[in-house]
Amino acid sequence: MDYLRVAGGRVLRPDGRAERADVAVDRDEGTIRAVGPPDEVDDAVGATADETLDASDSLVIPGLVNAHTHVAMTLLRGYADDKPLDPWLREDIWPAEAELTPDDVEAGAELGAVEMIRSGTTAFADMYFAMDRVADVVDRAGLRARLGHGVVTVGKGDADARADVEESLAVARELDGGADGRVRTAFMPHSLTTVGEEYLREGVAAAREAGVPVHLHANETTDEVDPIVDERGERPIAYAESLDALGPDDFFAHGVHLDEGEVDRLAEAGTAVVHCPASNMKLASGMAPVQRLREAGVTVALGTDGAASNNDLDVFDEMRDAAMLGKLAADDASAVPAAAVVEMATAGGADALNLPGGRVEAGAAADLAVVGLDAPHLTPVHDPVSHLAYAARGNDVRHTVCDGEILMRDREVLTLDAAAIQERAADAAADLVDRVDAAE
Ligand SMILES: CSC[C@H]1O[C@@H](n2cnc3c(O)ncnc32)[C@H](O)[C@@H]1O
Ligand SMILES: [Zn+2]
Repeated sequence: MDYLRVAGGRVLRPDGRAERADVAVDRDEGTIRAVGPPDEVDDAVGATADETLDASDSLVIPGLVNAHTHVAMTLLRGYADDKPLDPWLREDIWPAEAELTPDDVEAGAELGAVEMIRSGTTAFADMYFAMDRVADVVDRAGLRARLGHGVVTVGKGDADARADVEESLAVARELDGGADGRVRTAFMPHSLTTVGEEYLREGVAAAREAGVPVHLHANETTDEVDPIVDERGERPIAYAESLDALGPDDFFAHGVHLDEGEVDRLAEAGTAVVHCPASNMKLASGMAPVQRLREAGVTVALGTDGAASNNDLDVFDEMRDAAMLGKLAADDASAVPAAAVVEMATAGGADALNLPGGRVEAGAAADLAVVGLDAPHLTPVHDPVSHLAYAARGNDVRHTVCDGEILMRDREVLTLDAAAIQERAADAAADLVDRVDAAE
């Protein structure tokens, strides 16, 4: 086997302990072969390493999972700030997205991929347009992703609405298994209010037939929940259930305005919630009941949402925001502790997306981030898990590995040309804004 050894550091184990250990990676299989004391790992593998990644003064953690984003929205970072969701989308974001080309989506996705690799993210879920281009970027970057074309039918005639649903289903069927199996897919209606009932019903039925999960924005704002309650006399999660969209492989973004009954239904159904604390704060959408969701047994993951509402794709920021906001929401400083947000950003994310990874253990996918712990803002190290949640930042990541491949070594991205991508994305964003201005 082609053996990569991640050596000399501490390793975050699935039970939350950080122990001195090396990690033996089988690069042919893309899996972790063994985790153990440095003097025992070679014996466990029966070989000496072909290549070593230095993890001294560092913590080896599962690659982080960004479980809800719109990665190409990096082109709209800082384009429109300081508004609530609905006017932000209608006045600024959707008019700009109307001018987006597939080349723009590719440029924005490449920029997002560089940003994610640099901050230790190895897997993400993406809802957007031109998803064949996003899948191609995932392939070249060496990342893992669950991708879907986002459907919006409000404001469209029946033919266009059906075509949008069909496109999402076609993307889900055709891109699944790409990038040597690192690309998986989902049917992705934008939300329960921006897609009409008949389209949701037909699309979900077809997704069930194709065996792909459903991902949508749910219970994000009161402006979205109230019309569903007023018009249907039922809460959004009950509506989703009536559409057969509440399955164990499905995952909903936001879940801010959930009542007790909805939390219990999510737990019973096994549907995961992707908590997006930065986006929820920036758009003033509200505070998700994260502690309650976890206590009820719901799988909770973390997502940045798009870079226009965050404004970065750094899951370390999300961990810190989730811990801080979780305490405020529960009015309890012990709520959503460090270990919980680390779990949400790793195993919780992998479980929500039903993708490999999320745990550093023998047999698991070799998706890893090596976080340097020797910076002044991380000194002293009383508790490395506390540092992951509260003090570390994306640029503390030294190396990133996905599916056994080194994507970043010593802070240099190896799979993509980061400088060229940054320049291309800046040019694409400037041209996009010129086109938007001209269209107004
Ligand atoms: C139809 S593709 C996805 C669609 O979602 C928009 N979007 C970005 N952030 C959010 C959010 O927080 N809630 C709802 N929709 C969001 C994005 O701009 C695309 O149009
Ligand atoms: Zn979103």
